[in-house]
Amino acid sequence: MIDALIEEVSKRTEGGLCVELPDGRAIGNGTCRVRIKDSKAVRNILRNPEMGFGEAYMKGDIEINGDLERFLIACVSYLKEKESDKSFRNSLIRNILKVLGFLKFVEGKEVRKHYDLGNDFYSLWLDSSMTYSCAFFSSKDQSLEEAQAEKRSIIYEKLQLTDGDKLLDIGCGWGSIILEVPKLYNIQTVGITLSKNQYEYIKSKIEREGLQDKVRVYLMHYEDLPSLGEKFNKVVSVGMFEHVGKGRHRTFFKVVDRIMDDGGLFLLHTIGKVLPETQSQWIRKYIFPGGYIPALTEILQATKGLGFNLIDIDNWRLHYYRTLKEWRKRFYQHREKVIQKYGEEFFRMWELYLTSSAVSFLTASNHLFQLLFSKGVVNDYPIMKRYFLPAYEVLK
Ligand SMILES: C[S@@+](CC[C@H](N)C(=O)[O-])C[C@H]1O[C@@H](n2cnc3c(N)ncnc32)[C@H](O)[C@@H]1O
Repeated sequence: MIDALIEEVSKRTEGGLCVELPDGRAIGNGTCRVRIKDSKAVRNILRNPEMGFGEAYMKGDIEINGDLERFLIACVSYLKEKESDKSFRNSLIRNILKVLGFLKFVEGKEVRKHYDLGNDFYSLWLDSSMTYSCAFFSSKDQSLEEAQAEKRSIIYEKLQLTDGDKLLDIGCGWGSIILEVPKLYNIQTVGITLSKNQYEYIKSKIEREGLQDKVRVYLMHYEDLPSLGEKFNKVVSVGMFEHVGKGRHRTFFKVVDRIMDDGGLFLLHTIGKVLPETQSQWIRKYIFPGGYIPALTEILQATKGLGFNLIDIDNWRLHYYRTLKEWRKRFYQHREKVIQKYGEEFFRMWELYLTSSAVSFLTASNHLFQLLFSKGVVNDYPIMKRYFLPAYEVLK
């Protein structure tokens, strides 16, 4: 049976595969060489190809002597055709937890597990603004720092930031937006995060930069936002919606609806699928427990009957491909440090996460949507984009 599976993936691999099995047998004579060292790995891959491969790769039971990205592109093409969606069962479990009132607690733990790995870890491979979301590249030689700054400036422009606005950032990360905006405009900003490390990092930056009167940060779940008793005319959420979870998107929009002023603008920046599709089980188990990549149709459906009016949509899919490649390049540069602190298995897990995510954007399994909504119908927004999407060459 493994022969048939290898043949399927090999057909889809540029240059073909040559797979060496634990019993010494070699299948295929392609240029991408794969060595499976453990027979248990073979059994697990046959049972569940995506999870079996991911776990074996992390443990070092599989070596790819060639290009991991090229191999994963072939795997995606194979899995797209074969895999069934298990997300329904998971969403059922989450909904039971929600009814029991445990969900916020579970979500907090899930989110902290990822973001509280250590600010030192993230600073090794994120840009200096510590932005952990898709950047916008407008030229080939742009640095990651510049591309992240350009992304932020596009967001400010879309939100039509003006002196006197009040801006909320839901899932503010290490605060790149809430800390920058008051330096550019006379605007008060508020950010929320579930990560203690991020919260403390922002707190100390607020003090160091003397921004106490302009910036506030809360360690808070988005569902608790109404308890602030405040309204905002500009709201942004970048790379957080992926944590909301299947069946919870409407709850999220209801909260945003409640805390927004009429006539305000809300920019939602999220990874998405065009239509509901298979989710990666390996990513959900090892990288983003509880995460769910929403489909565009699910996002829009979740706003039904609320006050949101869709103004604009962008898809920055290949910009995320390039962002992930930049992160991975930096991550590789710190290989020894990461292994020393977190171990070889952790390194391989993150290598696979960064590479498979890049491949997911390259192969259009995932997209990056920016949706701009007004609260109520607003007609005085610009109707021309200021940029043309750069060619694929820029984003490779
Ligand atoms: C991928 S990071 C993006 C951070 C930042 N927006 C950026 O672009 O760099 C996701 C952020 O969402 C936050 N988050 C996830 N679930 C949340 C929730 N239920 N309530 C509030 N924040 C949440 C995390 O703590 C983290 O700060």
